Amino acid sequence: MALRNLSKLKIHKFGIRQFSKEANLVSVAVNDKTGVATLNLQRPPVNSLNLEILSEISSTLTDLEKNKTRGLILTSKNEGIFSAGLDIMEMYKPDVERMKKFWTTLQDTWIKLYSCSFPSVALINGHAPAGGCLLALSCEYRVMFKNCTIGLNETQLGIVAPQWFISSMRNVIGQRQTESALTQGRMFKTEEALSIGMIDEVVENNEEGVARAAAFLKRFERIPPMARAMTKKYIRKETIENMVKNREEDLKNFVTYGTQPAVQEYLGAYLQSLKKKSKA
Ligand SMILES: CC/C=C\C/C=C\C/C=C\CC/C=C/CC(=O)SCCNC(=O)CCNC(=O)[C@H](O)C(C)(C)COP(=O)(O)OP(=O)(O)OC[C@H]1O[C@@H](n2cnc3c(N)ncnc32)[C@H](O)[C@@H]1OP(=O)(O)O
Repeated sequence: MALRNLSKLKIHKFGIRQFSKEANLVSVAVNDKTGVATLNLQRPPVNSLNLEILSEISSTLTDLEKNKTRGLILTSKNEGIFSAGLDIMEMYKPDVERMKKFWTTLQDTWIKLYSCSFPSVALINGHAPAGGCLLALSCEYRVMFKNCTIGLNETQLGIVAPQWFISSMRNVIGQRQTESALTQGRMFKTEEALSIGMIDEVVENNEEGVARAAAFLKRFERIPPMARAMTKKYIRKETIENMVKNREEDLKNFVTYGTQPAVQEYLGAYLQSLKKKSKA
C-alpha cells in the first residue's frame, strides 16, 4: 500500500514497514525489529540523479529523521548500477531556472545525508561514478560488490568537482589520495577502492551485503543515540558549515561554469559517447 510519509507506516506481516512515494523513484522499507530503513534508488536504467529523484531522496531523508530511524542502508534496486551520478541531461543545454532548482536540491540532499543523526551505510551494489560516489562517500560506511567501479570522474568530462564533493572524498581517503584521484578523474575498481580506504568491505552478493551493512549498524545498538549523533555532528561540522556558508556562490559557479560553451561541448561529446557505447 502506498503511503505518503513514514509517520503513517503500514506494518506488514513480515515485520517490514514499507512506504513509497507517488513517483516511485525511490522506495523505503523499514525493518520493524531493528528500526533500520533501506532506501532503494530506482530510476532505470542507471539511477542517474535528476531533479525528481533528488527531491524524493531529500524528502525521504527528512521523513527518516523525523521518525527517528535507527539506521539507513542506501542502495539500488537496479543491481549492477548504484547510481550513474548526476543526470547529464540536467546540465546539457539546460533551462537555467530548472538547473538552479536541480543544484539547490542536490545541495539540500547532500546536507541531509551528510549530517543525518542516524548511522548510514551505502550498499554499493553496482557502479558509482561521480554523484553516485558522492552519495556513497556521504554515508558513514561503504560495502561494495566485486567487479564494480567508484570515483569522482568529473575532470574526465571536462567539469570540476565542487569543493564539497572534494571534501567528502578527502574526509574519507585523505588529501594525497584525493588530489591524485580527482586530478585524473580516476575510477577505482572495487579492490583498489578497498586498498585506499574508499570503501570498507567487499561482498559477493546482495544477501551478504545486507548482512554486512546490518552488522555495521548493529555496532551502535548499545551506544546512546544522542551521544553518537552529537559526535558525528562535531566531526562533520566544518565540512557542512563550509558548504552552507558558500552555497549561494556554489550555485552561481555551477550555473556560470556549467553553461560555458566549452563545458557544454564536453558534455555533448560525453553524452554521445555514452549513447554510442549503449548502441554498440
Ligand atoms: C571554476 C569552477 C568552480 C566551481 C565548479 C562549480 C560547479 C561545477 C560544475 C559542475 C559539476 C557537476 C558535477 C557533476 C557530477 C556528476 O555526477 S556528472 C555525471 C557523471 N557520470 C558518469 O560519468 C557516468 C556515465 N555513465 C556510465 O559510465 C555508464 O552509463 C554506467 C557505468 C553508469 C552504466 O553502464 P551501462 O550499464 O553499460 O549503461 P549505459 O552506459 O549503456 O547507459 C544506459 C543509458 O543511460 C544513459 N546514461 C548513463 N549515465 C548517464 C548520466 N549520468 N546521465 C544521463 N544519462 C546517462 C546512457 O547514455 C544510456 O542512454 P541510452 O540508452 O543510450 O539513451
